[in-house]
Amino acid sequence: MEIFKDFTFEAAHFLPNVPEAHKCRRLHGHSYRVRITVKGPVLDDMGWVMDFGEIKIAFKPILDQLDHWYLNEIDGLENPTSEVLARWIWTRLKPSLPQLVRIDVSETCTSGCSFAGEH
Ligand SMILES: Nc1nc2c(c(=O)[nH]1)N=C([C@H](O)[C@H](O)COP(=O)(O)OP(=O)(O)OP(=O)(O)O)CN2
Ligand SMILES: [Zn+2]
Repeated sequence: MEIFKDFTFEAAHFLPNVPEAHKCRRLHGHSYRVRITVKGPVLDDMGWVMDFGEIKIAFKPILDQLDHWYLNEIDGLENPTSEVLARWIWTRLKPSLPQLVRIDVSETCTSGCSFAGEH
């Protein structure tokens, strides 16, 4: 079974590789939403796959690197598209959360991406 936990953070960014006239070339901010999904058997004794709190603990140090920061200044996020950000989070979270199967990143209410670890 899959379970998920949602997080939000605020951050500024711009996209350096789009044409000069593109609106995302200008510095702007988003209230990002990140959904972390893990998969595993429902443990008989606990009745859950994993404590949601474990996901929170695993993601906290990564979230702290993103919340209220200027994403373009972070190593690996020089071109901080949703896609690049989802892969960046995956790389850092997977070692401490092996049951991770998907990361969804939303920049706006209508735009986002879903990354399941493929390259
Ligand atoms: N594939 C991607 N396309 C775009 C990304 C991205 O990360 N991956 N990012 C942006 C910008 O960051 C932009 O801030 C968000 O894009 P957009 O959905 O166009 O934002 P709007 O709020 O203006 O959307 P509307 O629904 O059209 O109002 C651009 N593209
Ligand atoms: Zn943006």
